[in-house]
Amino acid sequence: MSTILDTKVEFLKGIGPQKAALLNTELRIFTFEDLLYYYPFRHEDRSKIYAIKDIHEDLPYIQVRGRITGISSQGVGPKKRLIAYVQDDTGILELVWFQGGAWIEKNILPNTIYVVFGKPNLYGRKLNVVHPEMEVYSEDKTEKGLQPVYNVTEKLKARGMDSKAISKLTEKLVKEIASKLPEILPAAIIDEYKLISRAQAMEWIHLPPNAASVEKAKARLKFEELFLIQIKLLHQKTYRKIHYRGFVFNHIPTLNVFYKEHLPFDLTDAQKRVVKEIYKDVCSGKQMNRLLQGDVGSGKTIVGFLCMLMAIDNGYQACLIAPTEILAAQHYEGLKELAAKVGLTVAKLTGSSKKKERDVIHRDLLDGSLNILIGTHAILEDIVQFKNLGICIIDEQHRFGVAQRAKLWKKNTELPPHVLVMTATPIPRTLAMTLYGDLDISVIDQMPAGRKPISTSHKFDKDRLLVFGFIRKQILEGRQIYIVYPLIEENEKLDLKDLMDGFESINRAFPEFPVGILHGRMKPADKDFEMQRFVKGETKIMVATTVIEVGVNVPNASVMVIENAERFGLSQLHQLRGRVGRGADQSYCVLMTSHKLSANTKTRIETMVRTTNGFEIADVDLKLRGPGDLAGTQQSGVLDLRIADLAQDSQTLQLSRQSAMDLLDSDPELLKPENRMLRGYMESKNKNSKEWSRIS
Ligand SMILES: Nc1ncnc2c1ncn2[C@@H]1O[C@H](COP(=O)(O)OP(=O)(O)OP(=O)(O)O)[C@@H](O)[C@H]1O
Repeated sequence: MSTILDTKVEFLKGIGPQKAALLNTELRIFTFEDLLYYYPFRHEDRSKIYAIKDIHEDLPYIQVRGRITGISSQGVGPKKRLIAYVQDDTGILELVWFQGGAWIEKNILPNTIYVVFGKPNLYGRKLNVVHPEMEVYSEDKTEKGLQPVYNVTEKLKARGMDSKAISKLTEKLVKEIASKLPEILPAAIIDEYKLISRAQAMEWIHLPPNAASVEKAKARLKFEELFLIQIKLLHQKTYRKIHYRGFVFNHIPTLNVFYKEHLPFDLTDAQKRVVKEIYKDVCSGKQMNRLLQGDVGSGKTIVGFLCMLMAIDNGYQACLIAPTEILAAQHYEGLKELAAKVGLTVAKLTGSSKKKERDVIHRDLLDGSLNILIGTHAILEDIVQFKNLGICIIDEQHRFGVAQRAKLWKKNTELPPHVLVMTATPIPRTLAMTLYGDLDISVIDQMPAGRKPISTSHKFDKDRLLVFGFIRKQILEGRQIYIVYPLIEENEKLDLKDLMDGFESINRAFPEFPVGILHGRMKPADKDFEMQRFVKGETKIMVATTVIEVGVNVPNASVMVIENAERFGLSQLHQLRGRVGRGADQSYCVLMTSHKLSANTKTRIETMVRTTNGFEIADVDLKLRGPGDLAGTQQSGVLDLRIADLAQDSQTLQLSRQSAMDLLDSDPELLKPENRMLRGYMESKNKNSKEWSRIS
């Protein structure tokens, strides 16, 4: 059933097809609903007039009333700019236009009183306002109150569709339809959380009478946004649980033998707990979709192996998909050894596997003689068919999209395999809830016994000799060293040169030790070769880029030097640091930076020095960068939030999740009369998904 909200935006008075096309392409606004949900990103208080003497650069925006005392054009060519001066009783303020100056010059009236609005900047030692909004002052005009400010693109601005124009459109729309907006949240929830109605919130976010109303509107709309996401994810999860059966692996003789006789160490309590959680899942008759989160080095691999045994013990095969060839190779080496102890077969399949090897793998997979396949995304190719894939373990969810997951499900005709996603990226709780609300989550929150926390220090480039001395001492004590350089795609060439220069200078500084090098541009076979030399201890120092970021496991490596540490994000620094401290020796991480550090960089470096707790680090990262930048979240789509902010609104997220859970507990299909509107809304938003379409 379509409603007034589905009306195409061009039918709003004042828009028409051309503007509508622009709104479509620039802001993805197609319907009345899209426009209504296109919220202002802030509100400006336009009732306040500042005295020019009180203005300083830290104010986000100012409004002054004064006379234009002079206009002049300065500079030539691209540096040409127009300067005007506005004066009130307390001082003079400079106004600047870089482009469009000619138009202003013609239209601005000297000696006239204007109301000027904009952001103050400090230029040299003088304050100015660049490209201010100008309006001739008139006494009969009432002062404006709070003004919504909308994000618009340069293209829209160039066509006259600036924030003000959008504001006029939303005002019209709100006046026309807000009162007709049906409520979608159940009344009990509105009461419990003291929310205002949807109609009221829409009116106040776009046309706020005062600051308090903006806050109320935001509270309601944030809650609604997060609540609807949670309802969707949780409903999906229950739907899957009810409708997707899974293999039952309740027979575990090999696992028991391995556990009693071959386990190389005692599992930590956290590992044991997680194995039990997974075992419960695979005995339940439902398909498992579980996320296994564990900080770097917490021992996820062995847990993954035990899960593979559960499948194999029941006559099924297992596979593990790693994000890179190096990691696939490493998992292969490690797991091959473990599997051999209980007589199981393991093969490795990556993009660089030879045709002959592939043919053998394809054959052995199909006839069931191969128990475990380890590899990269090459495993997903259609040609790779299993006899009966029971479980798939995915290392590092972040490089693994929804489409790939779907491919995996198609590997079986009978039932989908159980899926265990392992990630070392510490995802803050709030984010995990939003991103993975449809997965069950297990956490290994304990490090193996005997690990010493990595000691981290910050050094400036001038301390390099000192750092070199320390490296030498560590190597002489039998340890190995990583030296990591940033390699960021945009200026890959320059970075590569940095890395090569670094490699040379390390070779010069340490002529007595063999040094290896590893970077993403090398051929997989060369990478593998270099990595193996380091694993075997033949090279003492590994100069590398972030290709070693995830998963590389060389317990004898005890020092990690990170060059240009200011260029890495916090989570990335944490991942890198996790490459050391994997054995019983004391390990060290040295963050090298130049002298000048921004406030943000300082916080990152200080956080790294202060703590090794991945979750604490992830929280700081979330606050510093916002969720959009956290590894992998870009592709997820879940984070296309319009108004809520996961870094700031974690409490609202928790409340909304709890109330979504309670609601679905009491009415899983939202069929009670009081939840009908919500059900209707979910159906209309998920027209193509089976889960909401069974009941009309
Ligand atoms: N319970 C344990 N006791 C002692 N050592 C352990 C234990 N569990 C794992 N280890 C060892 O700790 C090291 C790290 O384990 P693993 O490689 O599984 O970590 P991880 O969680 O996969 O970390 P990353 O995400 O960084 O790869 C390995 O050398 C592994 O053998």
